[in-house]
Amino acid sequence: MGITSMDKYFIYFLITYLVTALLFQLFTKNRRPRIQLQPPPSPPALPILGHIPLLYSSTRPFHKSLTTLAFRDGAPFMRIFIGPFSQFMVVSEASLAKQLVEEHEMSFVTIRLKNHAYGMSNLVLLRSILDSDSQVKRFEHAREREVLRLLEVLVDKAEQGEACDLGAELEKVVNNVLFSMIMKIQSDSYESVKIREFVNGLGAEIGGRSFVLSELFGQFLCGRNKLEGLLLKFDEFLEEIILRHENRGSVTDRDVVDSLKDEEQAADLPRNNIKGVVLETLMAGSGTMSVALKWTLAEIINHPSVLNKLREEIVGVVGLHKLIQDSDIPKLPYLQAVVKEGLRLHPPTPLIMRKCTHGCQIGGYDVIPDSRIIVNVYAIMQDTGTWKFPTEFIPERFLETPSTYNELLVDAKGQNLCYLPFGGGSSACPGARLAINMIQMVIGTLVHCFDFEAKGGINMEEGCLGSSAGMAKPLVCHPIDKHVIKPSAKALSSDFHF
Ligand code: HEM
Repeated sequence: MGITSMDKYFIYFLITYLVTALLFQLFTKNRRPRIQLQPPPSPPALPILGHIPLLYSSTRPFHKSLTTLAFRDGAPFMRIFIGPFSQFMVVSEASLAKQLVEEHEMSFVTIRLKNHAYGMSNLVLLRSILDSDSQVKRFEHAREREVLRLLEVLVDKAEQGEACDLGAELEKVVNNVLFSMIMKIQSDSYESVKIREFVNGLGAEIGGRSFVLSELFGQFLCGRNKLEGLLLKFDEFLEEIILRHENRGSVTDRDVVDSLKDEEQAADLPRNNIKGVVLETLMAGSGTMSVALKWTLAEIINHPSVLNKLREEIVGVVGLHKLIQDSDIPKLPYLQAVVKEGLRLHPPTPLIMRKCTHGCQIGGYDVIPDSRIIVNVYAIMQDTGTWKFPTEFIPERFLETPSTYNELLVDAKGQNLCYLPFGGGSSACPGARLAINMIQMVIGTLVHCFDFEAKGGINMEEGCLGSSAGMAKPLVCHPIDKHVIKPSAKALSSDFHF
């Protein structure tokens, strides 16, 4: 078989890459810094390849390989090398994360998704909008409607005795709620299909590739043209949505775009700022919530004792003649504990990325400007120093009194950085309140209304591409209706006007 021009191109690329890497290593090795700095230690690595053999795997997610390396070498703060040009400092201990996220907060910035098309989006503004009571209220109505739709699908499947791809249904619920809350797009409309395609496409381009390979080959692998094409289409779509908002005058049921438009007028915000915020919210909220819902439900199905205990609590408080309401949540501590434990064991964002802007010291080691830092959220929530049996799903750990865990946990936004599924400090997730509410209500309602049968249990294999932490296999099971009285989704939709 002859060598094609594509093969030749790749061979030239590889030779150039290796020669440059060798020269780079020789050059940087012989340069001594004028001031002797002390960087964090680095586990033994190979020349040129660095830690790739320890971190790259086609069967193991990147955050797990990083965790194994940190725990194996007892290195809560370490430097890793991915090839000759790329290095990160990795924090895997709560006390160090606290120094980084709180004490030296001003020395670091978040590394954002590749959202350069709109420049830096105004996240202070987004925070004030998402974390407001009116948004939670709006979210509640859209959430109720979509959860009722999901129940109708499951009742139907239960009556037919059919299996249900619960994972796909949960993704639909999350997306429909987000699209409605952000820009009032109706479920199953043409626009909702379009935007779902866009969010999935962008998610695959940005987050669906091997972290190690993306670092190594950057733009060669990242399909820059495809990314730009997607962003361009999204831009046209958003322009239409914003124009429609401008033309419809004042309304009572306001969405995130309405709030952003007000700010645009009051503070003379550039139009790109609105688009940037919308893009960031869609990308940050969509995958994370559905991943959290799927893992938590899968754990519950695989732990029938947890399911029974949870249902007992819900039936005791809510009964069998109505569904859970927001006001019931404070009376359901076990439900809260189950959701916390799901997020601890399967954090949807297992790695948080920061870049150092001003040199500082973390854990006695020097961090110089431009260093890239990974806070390994997954490792911190698996630390045996804090968590007993950290790999087990044990919601009860959050109910122990007096409990170290409860002290740790007062605020899920990471006030105490042993538990930080939503990050910490002033950069913590602005959607945390909405997300916790959504997960509690969906999980509570499903467990209240159904049993779930999955032959051989749910497969808990983790997908290993990118830096997210999704399930590798679909979450498929047979729902069995427990005949709790459910209102119809249509009845709720009729008093909800777009
Ligand atoms: C279970 C669901 C979710 C999880 C686990 C999660 C987790 C996170 C984490 C770890 C961060 C980074 C925090 C940091 O850098 O310290 C983040 C940022 C962010 N999240 Fe979430 N999130 C979730 C849901 C949502 C939702 C529903 C929304 C919006 C409706 C949202 C919007 C955002 C935005 C806009 C940022 C960027 C904030 C910034 O860079 O300042 N998230 N999220």
